[in-house]
Amino acid sequence: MKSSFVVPTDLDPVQRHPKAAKAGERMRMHNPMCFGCGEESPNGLRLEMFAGEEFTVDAAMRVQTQFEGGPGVIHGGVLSTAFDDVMGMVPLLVGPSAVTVHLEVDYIKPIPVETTLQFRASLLGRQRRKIYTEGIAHYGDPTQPVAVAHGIFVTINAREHFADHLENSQLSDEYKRRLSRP
Ligand SMILES: CCCCCCCC/C=C\CCCCCCCC(=O)SCCNC(=O)CCNC(=O)[C@H](O)C(C)(C)COP(=O)(O)OP(=O)(O)OC[C@H]1O[C@@H](n2cnc3c(N)ncnc32)[C@H](O)[C@@H]1OP(=O)(O)O
Repeated sequence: MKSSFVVPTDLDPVQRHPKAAKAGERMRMHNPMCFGCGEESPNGLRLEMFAGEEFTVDAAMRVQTQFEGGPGVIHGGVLSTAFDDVMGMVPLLVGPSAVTVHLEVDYIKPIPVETTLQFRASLLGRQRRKIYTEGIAHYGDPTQPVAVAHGIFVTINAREHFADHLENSQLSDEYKRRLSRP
């Protein structure tokens, strides 16, 4: 399927989920082995996510030297991974887990390694299972972004969606234990 990013005009109303993290609170990891935000991922990006006001998520990422793409600057694919993960937390403010179906990134300025990049992801709207998000990367002033991303996430039943793949997880035993609970 080839799609482009167009936020529909006939959006559904959204409310913050009663169990969602409050503004300023750290958001729970969806998976400790996640390459983007997992604390147990051995070579991951180690993004730290915080819920913001309304439907926003803030995150910070140290641009490690191993993230280099062009000489001295971040690899574009690493940056898109970070956007994917930060924007992927926005659905959790609204309700169920969701996975990426569409992601696009505009790269505005080169981003040197050994800097700390800030991210802010925002909800643009929801229509049925589709959640439209925007992400910006900046050095502290969100009005001066160095990259901007747009993503569509589709809500899933996480148990069903991942059922056939849990065996491959580095935490497969833990997930099998969880699945065996009623
Ligand atoms: C004890 C076990 C529990 C485990 C607990 C774990 C908790 C973890 C929780 C959460 C994890 C979050 C992880 C975040 C990490 C960062 C995010 C990623 O990197 S995710 C990885 C990359 N993404 C994928 O692998 C998706 C692959 N795609 C799919 O699997 C399917 O496409 C799926 C399930 C998303 C949708 O398939 P359908 O058959 O259910 O539904 P259909 O009807 O095709 O789509 C639903 C709606 O979405 C639109 N849609 C689908 N694809 C689209 C696209 N590319 N662009 C625009 N719209 C699209 C469709 O047009 C439809 O819209 P209309 O409701 O009819 O209006």
